[in-house]
Amino acid sequence: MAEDVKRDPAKVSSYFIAQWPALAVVTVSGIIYNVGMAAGPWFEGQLAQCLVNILQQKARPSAMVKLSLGYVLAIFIVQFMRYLKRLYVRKFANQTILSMRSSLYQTLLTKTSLDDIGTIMTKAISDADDCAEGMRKFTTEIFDTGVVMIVYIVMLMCYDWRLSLIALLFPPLAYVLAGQLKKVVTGAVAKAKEAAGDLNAATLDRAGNSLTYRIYGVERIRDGIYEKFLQNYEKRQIKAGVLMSAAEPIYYIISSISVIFIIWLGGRNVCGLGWQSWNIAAFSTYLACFGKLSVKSSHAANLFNAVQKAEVSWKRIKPLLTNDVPARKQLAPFGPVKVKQLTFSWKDDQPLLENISLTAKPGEIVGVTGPVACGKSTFGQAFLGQLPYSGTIELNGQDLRQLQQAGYLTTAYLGHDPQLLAASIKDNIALGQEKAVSAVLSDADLVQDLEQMPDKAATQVGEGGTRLSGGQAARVALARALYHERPILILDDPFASVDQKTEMKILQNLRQHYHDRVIFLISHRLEFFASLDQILYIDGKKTACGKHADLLKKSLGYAKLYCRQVKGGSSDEK
Ligand SMILES: Nc1ncnc2c1ncn2[C@@H]1O[C@H](COP(=O)(O)OP(=O)(O)OP(=O)(O)O)[C@@H](O)[C@H]1O
Repeated sequence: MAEDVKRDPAKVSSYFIAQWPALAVVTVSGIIYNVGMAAGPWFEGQLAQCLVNILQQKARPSAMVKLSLGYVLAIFIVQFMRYLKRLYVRKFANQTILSMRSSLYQTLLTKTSLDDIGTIMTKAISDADDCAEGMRKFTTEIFDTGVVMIVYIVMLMCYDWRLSLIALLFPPLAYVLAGQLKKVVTGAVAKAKEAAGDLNAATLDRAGNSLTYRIYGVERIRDGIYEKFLQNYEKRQIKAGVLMSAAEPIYYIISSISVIFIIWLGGRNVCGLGWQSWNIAAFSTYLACFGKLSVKSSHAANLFNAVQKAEVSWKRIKPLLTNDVPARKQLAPFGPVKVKQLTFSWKDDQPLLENISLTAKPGEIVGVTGPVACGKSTFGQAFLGQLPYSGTIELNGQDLRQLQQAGYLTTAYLGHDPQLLAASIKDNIALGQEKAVSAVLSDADLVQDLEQMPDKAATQVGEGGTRLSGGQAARVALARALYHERPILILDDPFASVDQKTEMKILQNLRQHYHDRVIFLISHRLEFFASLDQILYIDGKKTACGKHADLLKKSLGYAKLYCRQVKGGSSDEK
């Protein structure tokens, strides 16, 4: 299971070590099966000889019956071992897929920005499946090809070592060819994988944004783009498929050239003119054994292809396979937040956030505002540990990013998108935790709304919250942010879809019930900003921070914004 691969999920060997009991069964059944495979040609030779003896009246038909029963029994044991081996190899592959997926899931959830998580996850899951498939084929072929080939070679050598040396020249030639084809196949597989990833992303886009495309009547244009991805995918898959499937027959033909020598030199052995003296049984056994060896050597190409394909996938997912996802820890007690010289830019040229500094104690509500696209949301995201900002943010005197990397839960966040799950209102808030949700339902002013719903807090919200109004969805997301106790609470435009009365009620609730948290309230609406503890006005170099009254005096930008909205006045009304 996922826990089994605690060693290092970025090492292929860790998956084999974690699954050693299953691999032990594979080894034992694999050896019995493959050694037993030599019994088939042996029995076939003996049966042919027995038939000759019966026809020459040197043996009785009962000898044939005994031999046949022995043959059936040997085949039964061999096939049962084959079944055991396959079952446990499949178990090994399934557990490996589970472990890889679990590791990927953890990494993607904790280290990737939510914007691209769907696309990365889709590609990574298909890569994990290919890796596990490669490992399964490798494990299968080690026995089905490696061990059985050794058994057959030893057997051939025992019958006629000189003839065997000539006959065995050709399978290695097939391997040399495999080496030559290696680069071509790898390149084709890599391109096919790339095309598959692009097509997956395009499919997600087509499905996720279908409503938008329909509304704006651009389905045809989007279909055209999608068709191009599809054609590219088909072309690349066919090319990779042709190269991969051409490999096996080529190896088979080359390694079968030896049959000419076996018929010629083996025939001389039967006639008493060769290096060994053979009877019909020896000739039949030798030929059957070599035929099986040729088939096996062609499977070496299968092994090679599976490993090549898995290698491409492995290189892509290796950086995402890690165990260093820290255990989640609560911080206690909650302390002040100190922002020092916070500077950040999405592009390299002009910083969006410039030298922002402020200190806020638990229980304070800091209003964050500024002109359109000044960086208010970006400022909020800085507290999530995803932005490479310069300067520092301290919580309780410790660096916020370091605390987050150590696994401390520091920030609750309500962004523009409520990100509701297709679950009940209660589950959307508690996310599986036990504590009652009644207090936060009341604080987010949802009680009256719930009374109108037949199932109250157990009401299902639908995919992405589609069964709720915009205001209800925002308040359920607000309740979730309040429910999970974190020292920092970022509320990005939480009142965009509620009326002023509701906004005031919620603000009062925040004031009364959340004394232990520092709340950053990002908003365009400034009606209640005068009642907040301090204001951060973001506007590039004109960024300013302070108490509302002081800021009205020292920041012309804030004064203009505030007066225009609240007093309906002009910029001169400072
Ligand atoms: N992920 C991103 N990558 C690149 N640029 C971004 C990204 N997110 C935001 N921006 C840019 O940063 C600027 C500020 O965006 P942000 O959303 O922080 O502003 P805002 O003040 O919250 O906007 P609004 O007034 O619309 O609420 C914008 O010009 C935006 O295009």
